[in-house]
Amino acid sequence: MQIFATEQIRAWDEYTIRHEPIASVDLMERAATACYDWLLQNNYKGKAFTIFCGKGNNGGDGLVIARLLAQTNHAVTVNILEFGHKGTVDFQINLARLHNTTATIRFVSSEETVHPIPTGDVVIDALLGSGINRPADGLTAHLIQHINNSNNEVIAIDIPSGLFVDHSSRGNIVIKARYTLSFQCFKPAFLMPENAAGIGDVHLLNIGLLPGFLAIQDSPFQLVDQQMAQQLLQPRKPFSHKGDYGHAAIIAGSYGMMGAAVLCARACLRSGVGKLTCHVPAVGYNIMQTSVPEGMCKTGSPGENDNTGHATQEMDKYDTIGIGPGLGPNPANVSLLYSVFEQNRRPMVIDADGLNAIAREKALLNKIPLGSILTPHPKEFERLFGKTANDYDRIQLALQTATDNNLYIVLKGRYSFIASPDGKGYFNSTGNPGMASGGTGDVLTGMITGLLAQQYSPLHAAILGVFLHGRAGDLAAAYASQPSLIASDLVDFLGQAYQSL
Ligand SMILES: NC(=O)C1=CN([C@@H]2O[C@H](COP(=O)(O)OP(=O)(O)OC[C@H]3O[C@@H](n4cnc5c(N)ncnc54)[C@H](O)[C@@H]3O)[C@@H](O)[C@H]2O)[C@H](O)CC1
Ligand SMILES: [K+]
Repeated sequence: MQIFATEQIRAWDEYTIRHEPIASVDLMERAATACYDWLLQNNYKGKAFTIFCGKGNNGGDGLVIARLLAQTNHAVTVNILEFGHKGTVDFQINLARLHNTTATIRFVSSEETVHPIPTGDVVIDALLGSGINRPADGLTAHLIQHINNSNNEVIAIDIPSGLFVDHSSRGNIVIKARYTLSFQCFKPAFLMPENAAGIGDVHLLNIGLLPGFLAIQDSPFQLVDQQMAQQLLQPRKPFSHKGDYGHAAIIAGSYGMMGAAVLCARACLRSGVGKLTCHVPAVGYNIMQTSVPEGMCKTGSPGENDNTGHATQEMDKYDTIGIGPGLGPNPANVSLLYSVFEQNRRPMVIDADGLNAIAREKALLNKIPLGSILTPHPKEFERLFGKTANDYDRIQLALQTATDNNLYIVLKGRYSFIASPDGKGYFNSTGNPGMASGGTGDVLTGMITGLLAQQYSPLHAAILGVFLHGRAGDLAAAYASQPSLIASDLVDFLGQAYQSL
């Protein structure tokens, strides 16, 4: 599913108005009715509402919602932010219609005319939507502050007022919504952690924008959804054998962090790889052979760095390598990476302390095999590529870095972001906060390594890997709750995640 910027959404509106065809005021009616229906379906029937409207079409949505609520015997008070102009045509049409209902209508033209919000009223925020063209200030900012300071529950229409869709709103005053009811598709703003307090839980409402538009409008950002993941999944051939599914290696583990290697190895096997060899330090040999009997095991020669070394002979025989989980801050990791990069030029997966070694020895960056997949969390990303002022800039930096170095960057988070060297970006749609638990990153590294070894392209391995990883997390959370979710659950539910495709 495409993720559109404001102008593209506006173009989608226009396309629908022209080709359905439908009058813009009727499209507004359809959008606002979808919001009204959501309210009734989510236990807001019978509540009292205080609705704040600007004079653009976001405000128009608010007026339609007010009318539909008033016509079904709800107590409704509408506060219209008065700027002296009449407002958009569709706003005016709906203001006239609202006058024929029981709704109380007030115009707010100064801070003195702002009324307290009755306790228990549900607040509908329809002040500003996607048409915002400057940070909220003056009376608009005062009203937003007034709403945020109340203890009332706030439901934002389309976009929390004051929030920009396509770039950072850091430092601006923004509505803090419990729910955001938005139309048709995700907006970039909904995928940025910095906006979490403003957007609350986002519910996308289908308002019947014509799908034909999708065929003519490209977007730099896509949402990784069920449909995309299903299309990528390669079915297994009946007469196949383990050789058909690749031979992966993982280079992982250190004293006290062998669990990361075990999780990575189990996830790699569960992802469907044909064969796996685990390169671990001698201190972890028994642990690996006991915990992961399906994996072969190689250790560094005894005595080498006190048994903490990893074997690095014959690295070129593997279809792909995943390196990093549990390596620890060992200075020997730098020479380990140089050795591996020299021997195997196929795309590989680099995570955790593998990334931290590159952050320490930047010369390694241009030794990485082209097409490799880096899987940093935000802190690791910052160590590697520097601080950014906000989430939007971090996304752009990831895209630029991916392009400059011909790498794939999986920026892990609530909506993990995949930056591709061709400049396109993919936000994952699966997963939940229960996955914020030690070891889940090691599992992801194993999964992507396993998919890469099965000849998925680096992009498809990254996309399918993050989707299945999050899907396994959602299945695990449904079974054992988010707080109790642990990394091993992701491995255990990976099979069901595959079955869900
Ligand atoms: N397909 C859809 O998503 C549909 C969305 N709808 C709604 O339409 C709005 C967008 O309406 P628009 O008139 O373009 O702009 P807004 O109502 O968001 O903006 C109001 C108006 O306010 C002025 N303005 C901009 N920034 C500020 C500011 N910081 N302070 C004060 N005033 C400001 C500017 O002049 C704007 O024109 C969308 O969000 C949906 O709610 C349609 O209803 C149906 C289809
Ligand atoms: K709004």
